[in-house]
Amino acid sequence: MEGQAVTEVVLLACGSFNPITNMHLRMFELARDHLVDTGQYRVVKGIISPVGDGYKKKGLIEASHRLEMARLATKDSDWITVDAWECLQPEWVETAKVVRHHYDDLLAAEQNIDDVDTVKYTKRRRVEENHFQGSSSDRGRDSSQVMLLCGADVLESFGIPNLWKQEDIAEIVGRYGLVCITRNSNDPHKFIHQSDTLWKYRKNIHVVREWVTNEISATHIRRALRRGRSVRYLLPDKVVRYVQENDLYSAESEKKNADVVLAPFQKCSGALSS
Ligand SMILES: Nc1ncnc2c1ncn2[C@@H]1O[C@H](COP(=O)(O)OP(=O)(O)OP(=O)(O)O)[C@@H](O)[C@H]1O
Ligand SMILES: O=C(O)c1ccc[n+]([C@@H]2O[C@H](COP(=O)([O-])O)[C@@H](O)[C@H]2O)c1
Repeated sequence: MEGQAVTEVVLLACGSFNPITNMHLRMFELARDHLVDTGQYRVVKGIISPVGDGYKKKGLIEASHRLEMARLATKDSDWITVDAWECLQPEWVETAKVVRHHYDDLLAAEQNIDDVDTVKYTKRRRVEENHFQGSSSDRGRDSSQVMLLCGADVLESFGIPNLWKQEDIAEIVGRYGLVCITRNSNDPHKFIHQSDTLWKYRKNIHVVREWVTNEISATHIRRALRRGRSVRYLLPDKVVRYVQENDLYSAESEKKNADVVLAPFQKCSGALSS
């Protein structure tokens, strides 16, 4: 690996985080270890982006609470942060747009650093665009990039008819890249093999094996909470305290959005969580 340029990576996780769990935080650690092991990447930042209330998933509590819990969960981390941009939008925002937003932020920050070096900025844009159109095998290794971080269930949801736009999937994996953590029985490799788009961009998809198989999900946690059961050690202590103080997650809150006529992107997630 000697002499090889190392790409700086920002990991972006999008989801409901209803509530944020220890597994959400662990995903970042697993992804960082994996990318660093390749010798090609240095992970400089992790971003948690809770979905907005416009997502209208059943049982989705207010973004302000989900945001605050994510902030409390990451308070002691020196690299994982929370970003409110997505959940402050008045309407639900497609994930490809969220990734684009954070990529543009990153470019703008870099541009501020090398303000005078406009040649570098323009050249980089060109490399990125050429790569996405399939005319280059190198996406500009000396520049930073944003990768979407998700569990295997999200990768598999790419295959649900009418859920994701095909061009969004191509943009996420082709232009940016994806780190996918295995989850339960999902087999990301098989799924990548079966999808022409994912296969085409397979070099941009990093599958990370979680050897400590677990069934931690926000759904299980909400269920335990509305039954008055302890969720300690499944959530950061600060989050457990916040849930208790604000009396979150009851039978009532689980009915939220239950009567909403769902758009295609909500049908799948609503069904999966019931
Ligand atoms: N145990 C887990 N293993 C791997 N990935 C996970 C796990 N739990 C959550 N994730 C991933 O974290 C991201 C955000 O997840 P999300 O907020 O939807 O949590 P969730 O536990 O799947 O929620 P819910 O149970 O409400 O559907 C998604 O990419 C999801 O795949
Ligand atoms: O961009 C899309 O088309 C799209 C379709 C379905 C789901 N998503 C995103 O995927 C995430 C799924 O979260 P969840 O809690 O429903 O598993 C959430 O961030 C959604 O905005 C995104």
